[in-house]
Amino acid sequence: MADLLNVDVTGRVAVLTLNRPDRLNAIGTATVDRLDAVLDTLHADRGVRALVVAGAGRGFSAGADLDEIESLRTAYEFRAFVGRLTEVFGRLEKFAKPSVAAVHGFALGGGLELALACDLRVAERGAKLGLPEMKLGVLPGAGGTQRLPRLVPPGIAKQLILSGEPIDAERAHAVGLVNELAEPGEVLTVATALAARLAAGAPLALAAGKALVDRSGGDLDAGIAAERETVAVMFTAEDRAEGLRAFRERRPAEFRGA
Ligand SMILES: CCCCCCCCCCCCC/C=C/C(=O)SCCNC(=O)CCNC(=O)[C@H](O)C(C)(C)COP(=O)(O)OP(=O)(O)OC[C@H]1O[C@@H](n2cnc3c(N)ncnc32)[C@H](O)[C@@H]1OP(=O)(O)O
Repeated sequence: MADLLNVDVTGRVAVLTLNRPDRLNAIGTATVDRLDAVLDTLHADRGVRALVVAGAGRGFSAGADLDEIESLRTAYEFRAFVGRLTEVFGRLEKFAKPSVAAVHGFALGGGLELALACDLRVAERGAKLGLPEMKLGVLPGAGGTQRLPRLVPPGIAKQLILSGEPIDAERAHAVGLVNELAEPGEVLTVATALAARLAAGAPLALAAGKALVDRSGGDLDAGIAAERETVAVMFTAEDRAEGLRAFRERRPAEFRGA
């Protein structure tokens, strides 16, 4: 069976490509199991500093695998299915290395929820992003109702979830769902270049920065305290000294994650 998720490492960036183009990269248990295993490998690979998640064929992903869902017989089985998607998407979101989703064609349902679990999103002009679960009589079940309103105004999130209708990449960019737009055929180039810029950062600072921003919806004083204590400890990091040295020597810093 062709690999459900191809991995290609170029420099400090690992490009993960959903590889079920015949099923429009529908995401089922086997795909998220593969993603989980790939994250184990990439976690251990100190040379990889950032990830890109992309899709082969006509689009990024048409969502959760409706064939697998139709094979489920009980609510408990369905809960396990949704729970596994949510578990692995959550692992990607909390992964120490930043991730960029490269969306072309469409990112729908669980496909958009996968892109929402990435730190940043690049989308090709004309791509469709949406949560059509309402049209199937259900709701997004892999984090969409919680992650989308953290990125876009709640009214926009409600419109996507309650109407089930997609928006195009240009609108998604205007409301903050997409970080950068790419011309048709260019999304992988733009997403990989963005990931490479992130990969130049200090690994400890990248991981801590992700975690601090992800908790920013909580209590302000507690968040500022967490930021202060994190930055204080980072003072002892070798990368902090390297950053200043590189500035003085007018050269790019070479951060080692120490
Ligand atoms: C049994 C259903 C119960 C409903 C429960 C579902 C919700 C579960 C909620 C919790 C699950 C976790 C959260 C995520 C949920 C989801 O993602 S649900 C799925 C959401 N996605 C969609 O609704 C999009 C479905 N696809 C489309 O709308 C269209 O395919 C398209 C993307 C607009 C492209 O259209 P077109 O160009 O006309 O191509 P098609 O002919 O439709 O598709 C080509 C083949 O690909 C198959 N396919 C498409 N999407 C999926 C999919 N999500 N899963 C499996 N297979 C898919 C499609 O059947 C075609 O196959 P063939 O007919 O064999 O050629």
